[in-house]
Amino acid sequence: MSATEGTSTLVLGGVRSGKSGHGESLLQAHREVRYLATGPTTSSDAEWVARVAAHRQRRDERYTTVETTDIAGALRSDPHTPTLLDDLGTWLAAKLDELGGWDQEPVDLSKLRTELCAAISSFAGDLVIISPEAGLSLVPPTPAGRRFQDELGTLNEAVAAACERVVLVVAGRVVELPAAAPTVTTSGVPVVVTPPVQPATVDADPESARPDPDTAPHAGGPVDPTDAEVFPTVDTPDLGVARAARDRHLTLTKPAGSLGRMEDIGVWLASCQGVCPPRPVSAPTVAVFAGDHGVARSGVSAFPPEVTAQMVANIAAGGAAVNVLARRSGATVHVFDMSVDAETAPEVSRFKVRRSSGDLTSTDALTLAEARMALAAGRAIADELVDSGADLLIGGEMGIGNTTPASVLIGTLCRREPVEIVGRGTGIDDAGWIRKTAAIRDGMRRARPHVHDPLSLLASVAGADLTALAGFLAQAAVRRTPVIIDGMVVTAAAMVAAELAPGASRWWLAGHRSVEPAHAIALHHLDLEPVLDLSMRLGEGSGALAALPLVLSAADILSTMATFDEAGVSDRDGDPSAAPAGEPSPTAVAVAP
Ligand SMILES: Cc1cc2ncn([C@H]3O[C@H](COP(=O)(O)O)[C@@H](O)[C@H]3O)c2cc1C
Ligand SMILES: O=C(O)c1cccnc1
Repeated sequence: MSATEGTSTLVLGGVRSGKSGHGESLLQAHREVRYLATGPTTSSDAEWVARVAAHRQRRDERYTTVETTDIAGALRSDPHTPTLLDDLGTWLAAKLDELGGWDQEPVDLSKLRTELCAAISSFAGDLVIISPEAGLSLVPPTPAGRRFQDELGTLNEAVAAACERVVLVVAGRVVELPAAAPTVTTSGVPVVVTPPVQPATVDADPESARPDPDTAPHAGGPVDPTDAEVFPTVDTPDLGVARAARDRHLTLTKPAGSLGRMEDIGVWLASCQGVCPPRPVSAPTVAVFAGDHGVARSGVSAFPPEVTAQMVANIAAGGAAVNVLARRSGATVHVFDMSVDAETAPEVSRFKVRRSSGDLTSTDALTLAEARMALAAGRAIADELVDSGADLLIGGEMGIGNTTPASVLIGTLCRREPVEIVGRGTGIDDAGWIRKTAAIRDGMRRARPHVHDPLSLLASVAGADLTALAGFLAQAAVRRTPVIIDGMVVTAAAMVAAELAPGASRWWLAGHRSVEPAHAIALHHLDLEPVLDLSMRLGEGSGALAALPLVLSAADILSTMATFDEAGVSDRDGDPSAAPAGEPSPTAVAVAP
């Protein structure tokens, strides 16, 4: 695992699988790429020379070719320039040539492997290593062939352990290979296993109940960070209950559809709970995800980055807008420092991934390992809150500069231009607007290659706070728990959550539409209709909390309002026992009518 901000990827594949093309696509966003050519370029084999020429032709002028078999030395001498190493098979063949390793006497390549893996681990930039997956073919009929296949298998396993990502390319299709659990590989190279997120209490509020970490039940058990991006199938809210709730609305003492969207919200809540009439919401709970962003140092916000830590303390002390609005509806607020660029109180930093995410304009916001940790943390937080009784969740955020990564995510996933999505955030002036638009453009250029890979997308541009939010929102749906979505920052994370866990958006209600232009675009993309439009632009969860009283009321209407029958009120046709005819409101919330 790389200790710095670049990503190391091992791309495995058979002959003509598309592995080199895929490897090149991973480095597409870089202006300059070093190509470590490990195979002979001059040969008496004309077909081989033609192959090498074809590979070179495909690589454009961004590539500088370095021909070497000392790849560990090359990686050490320049550990920053994005590098493509193509491929390990030819390197291994060259080494076996050099050491006489084709002969009967086996040679020990373990030192070479260890040296190579150490160079990979300390490489700071993006690194893509191509290697043949020879183990899927027949056992070769010659001793030399068998030796090569065995050595290559051992080498691939060792290099895979040193890389953050491993993919297998088959027929041009890319399969992400999850990290292995063992601590030592057969090659003797230790695998770094990310420590699992410790189950612990989530509460910033000392008054509320703390679950026992040993006994708290988790659906499917604690989330393993090594495959945090893998979600089980998300169920659909109960459509039978949705139908029953619509029918019940028709029996209540009001003209059909007269409570408008509030009727739909009640239907949605009942279908999420799986019961009609719905239970009153008894423990609405807000989780505010906080983090700093390297890009905030480039003047994209009206406020300085130190405000993030100060506001985290303010939220923990109960003094922010989110706390005031939550108290009005009886909601509990928890704040989590995922990546604040300061030391924060231990009770808020339990899930912290790092101090500040990287500057998305020039580097990955997170390594893939960090992105997995943040996703796992968001999922663990959702699990813990649900297990301790939360029956409605709200995701909020706090982080100076975070409308910039959120805009990058929305622009990339909705394929919009930066000028269409850029907003004023905390209130930047025109010069700030120009800087922010340029930052979004640069971020989108870096994000574009990852548009079909949610985990890489989060790592490249989102940061730990938005990544944890994505995990939280997706896991809430896995846990069949309704969520009110907040403003454009939370909705940006929700878009990625919907990619990770298809169907999750049926468990979400959009609380409001923020004035940020990207928000309407993201809500449209998710097919969510906001409940309120109050020209708000705060974040923290405030827009969702503004809508919460309506959700609580919608549940009460369905559960406590008298029917025509009970109240002895005549229906439209003057019959006190028959339900009035009428169409429910056409503005469905999240459950298909
Ligand atoms: C005092 C204060 C409280 C906030 N609460 C939420 N935000 C909101 O504004 C920030 C995003 O806007 P930008 O990208 O322009 O920095 C985030 O912290 C967001 O939560 C706040 C911002 C400030 C200054
Ligand atoms: O809509 C939002 O989420 C938002 C808008 C401005 C600042 N922070 C958040």
